[in-house]
Amino acid sequence: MSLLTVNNISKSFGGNKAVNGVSFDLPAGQLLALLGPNGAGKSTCFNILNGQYRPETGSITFDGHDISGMKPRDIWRLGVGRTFQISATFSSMTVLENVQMALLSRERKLFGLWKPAPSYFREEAMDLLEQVGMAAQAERACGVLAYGDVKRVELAVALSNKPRLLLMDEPTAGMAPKERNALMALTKKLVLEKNMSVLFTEHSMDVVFAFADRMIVLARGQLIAEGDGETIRNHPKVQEVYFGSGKTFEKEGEAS
Ligand SMILES: Nc1ncnc2c1ncn2[C@@H]1O[C@H](COP(=O)(O)OP(=O)(O)OP(=O)(O)O)[C@@H](O)[C@H]1O
Repeated sequence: MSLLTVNNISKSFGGNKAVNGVSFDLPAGQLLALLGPNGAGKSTCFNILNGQYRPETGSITFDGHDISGMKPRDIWRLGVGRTFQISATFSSMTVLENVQMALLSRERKLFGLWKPAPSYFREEAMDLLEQVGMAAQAERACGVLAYGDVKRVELAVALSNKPRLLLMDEPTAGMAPKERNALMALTKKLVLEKNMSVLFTEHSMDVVFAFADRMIVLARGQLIAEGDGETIRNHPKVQEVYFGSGKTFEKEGEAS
């Protein structure tokens, strides 16, 4: 059974149909890539899924709950996490404190602490940092970390809410190819270990073809293709949309 079922969702801005009748499923334990050229409707889709926008048509079912039009915080509480393109960590706090803050927020304990914040959820935070390979850097300030390591901390922060579904907005933007692959390999490992699902947008086709189980492609708000790498690569509508955009669907080394 699908963890997420998106059925015919739409959202317009003025007369512009940013998302227009989009439907797809995401089973547990899968990484699904959401692709499409600039302005295709990917961010709008994400913003509908996490409750920032209410869909004008259709419905979204997550883990048996109809979440269409629910508030972002309530959707997050049901187990939909999100990572952002721009770093969402506090740079003056340590790696460990960032994760502890996230755990405190989950438990709604940010106010009225009766003992100093650093003593809360230390073990659980260290466990999360272990899972993302950042335990050794727990006491360093986030502001001094390498970019790829900040992304790992963000992943630990997102995992603190025990998400069943993680929405990742261009997780590897700004990363060198080696760092990208390491982050996505880690994400894939966590998806399998935790039986989570990930929906991610990504501009690097190498990352998509290497790590996504399945892909969906949007163009001008509509879903034009879905399937595995081979299907997407050879899909005439996808080729048409990407033709001349400077982005290609060849495997690395195949581009002429
Ligand atoms: N808040 C907004 N107000 C008005 N128009 C918007 C708004 N957000 C998005 N749009 C429009 O909706 C369409 C889809 O935009 P969206 O940001 O969802 O695309 P995208 O696929 O995420 O693009 P990119 O890859 O460039 O981030 C575009 O035409 C965009 O200009």
